[in-house]
Amino acid sequence: MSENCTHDCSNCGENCPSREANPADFLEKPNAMSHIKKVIGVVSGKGGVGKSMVTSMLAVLLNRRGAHTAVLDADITGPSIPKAFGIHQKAMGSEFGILPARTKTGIDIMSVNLLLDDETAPVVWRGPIIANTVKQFWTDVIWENVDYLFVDMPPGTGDVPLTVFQSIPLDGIVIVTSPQELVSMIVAKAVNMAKMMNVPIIGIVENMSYVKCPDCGKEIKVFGESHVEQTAEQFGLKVLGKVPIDPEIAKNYDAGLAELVNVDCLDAAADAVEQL
Ligand SMILES: Nc1ncnc2c1ncn2[C@@H]1O[C@H](COP(=O)(O)OP(=O)(O)OP(=O)(O)O)[C@@H](O)[C@H]1O
Repeated sequence: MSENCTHDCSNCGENCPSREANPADFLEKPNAMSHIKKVIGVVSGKGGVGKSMVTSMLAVLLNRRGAHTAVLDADITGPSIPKAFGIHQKAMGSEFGILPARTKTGIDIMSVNLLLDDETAPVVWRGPIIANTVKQFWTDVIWENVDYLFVDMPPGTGDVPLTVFQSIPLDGIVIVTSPQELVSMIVAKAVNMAKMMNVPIIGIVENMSYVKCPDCGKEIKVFGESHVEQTAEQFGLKVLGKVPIDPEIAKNYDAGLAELVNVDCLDAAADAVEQL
């Protein structure tokens, strides 16, 4: 226990016995009108590795397979999910709770950008306020008949992601890395956090693994050889997929057309989520 313990674990990253005893104590109840079958967190050790892209594509892939999917954008300071789906309208509310926005193919979305007057305004809030906003996306939003709710977690393994881990009952997490990351260390942090919270790890997705030469089809390892297999083995995890750097992904995703992106390379990751 920290010398400065305030007995409020929701704002503390220390791994002390009182936290380990009851990780479930901090779980929040969803809105009374929500029905969610599985909740999957998507985490990364640092920003910019494509966590939001992988989150969106898993929701798209399972939606294409006939499931009702949803995305809770818990990346409050870097909310990119609405833009990926071309959503610019504001969230609506009723006396029973907040209604998520729905994409063209029927994926439900909640993000801080659906609440801000100006979606380009920076979110310069302190950690506890950010964490409370994420909690409200769980407690106040009506997630109606959702088969898979994907939570685009805040990047890193600090205070805010920890609170999200504690408040939302995740059925499993997918870890997203890129080859240039210090994969082993980053994965170790995510694995330890998941263990602390008793959340199963579904596996690892490596994004930006290689570029395919458009002329000869050769795979060029821009960031050097991948070490994701060794890292996965070290922690007893599965590699769920390797996503290439693909200008088509960037073009469609950044233009709000995530639902048109072709990512067969994530099929095994979608299978693993279905088998949860
Ligand atoms: N495999 C890929 N090929 C091409 N572009 C990609 C790929 N993956 C991600 N990108 C692009 O990289 C940018 C960052 O992706 P994304 O927003 O998913 O990262 P992130 O890890 O969620 O970042 P942050 O943590 O800052 O929110 C986006 O513009 C996206 O289109």
